[in-house]
Amino acid sequence: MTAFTQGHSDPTVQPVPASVVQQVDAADTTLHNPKRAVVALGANLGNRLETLQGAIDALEDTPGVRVKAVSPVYETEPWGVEPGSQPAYFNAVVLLKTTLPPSSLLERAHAIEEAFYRVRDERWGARTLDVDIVAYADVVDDDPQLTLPHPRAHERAFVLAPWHDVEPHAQVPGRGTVAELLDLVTLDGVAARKDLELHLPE
Ligand SMILES: Nc1ncnc2c1ncn2[C@@H]1O[C@H](COP(=O)(O)OP(=O)(O)OP(=O)(O)O)[C@@H](O)[C@H]1O
Ligand SMILES: Nc1nc2c(c(=O)[nH]1)N=C(CO)CN2
Repeated sequence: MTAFTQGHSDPTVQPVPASVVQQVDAADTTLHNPKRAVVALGANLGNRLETLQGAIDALEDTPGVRVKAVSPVYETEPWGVEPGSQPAYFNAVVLLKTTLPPSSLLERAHAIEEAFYRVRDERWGARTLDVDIVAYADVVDDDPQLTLPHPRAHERAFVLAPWHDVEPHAQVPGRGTVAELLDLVTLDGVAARKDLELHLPE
């Protein structure tokens, strides 16, 4: 046996804090057990369709992320702002499988927004691209940095309608089924663009 493997007598070996062991274990579990995540995409500046497809391809290019389904495209009146004050949005929802933890998925979402020249000035301002994490597995968390499920998804027809198309029996954790929630919101100003299509990355 060498001096190194004598273990306990080696003064350079420090005990690993329990919190670090927990984090490593959690990361290891996620790595072997991909989670499902639901991501909403929106764009109301620039070439909206190209940008949404670019975002889908960028999600797929992310290590630890696989795009499993892409919804139809909806053209939607801007929600939460003065009518007529912004161009109409294109919205879509994608279903992912991911080994990334929620915080890393959000970082990646922000990086993709930036790659498409998203400018953050006013709340609910017009944007080239918005990438929101609508749900991550069954996680319910009120952290303002990353609230899960997304705090306004359950009242947004522009999220619920495309989500329902790709996952008709989905649940919004803590809120009910997407189908029930969709019945409670108006579909005025939310139109499927059947002439347009987003596709799964090749
Ligand atoms: N589920 C979530 N998905 C994305 N961002 C979230 C989420 N929960 C909290 N946030 C936080 O919200 C902040 C603002 O996000 P963003 O600029 O995309 O808001 P918005 O799209 O203008 O409005 P909304 O949040 O109503 O969709 C982000 O920096 C992020 O930290
Ligand atoms: N129709 C529509 N309205 C919005 C959207 C959006 O994606 N579509 N996103 C917003 C901020 O996330 C605010 N308002």
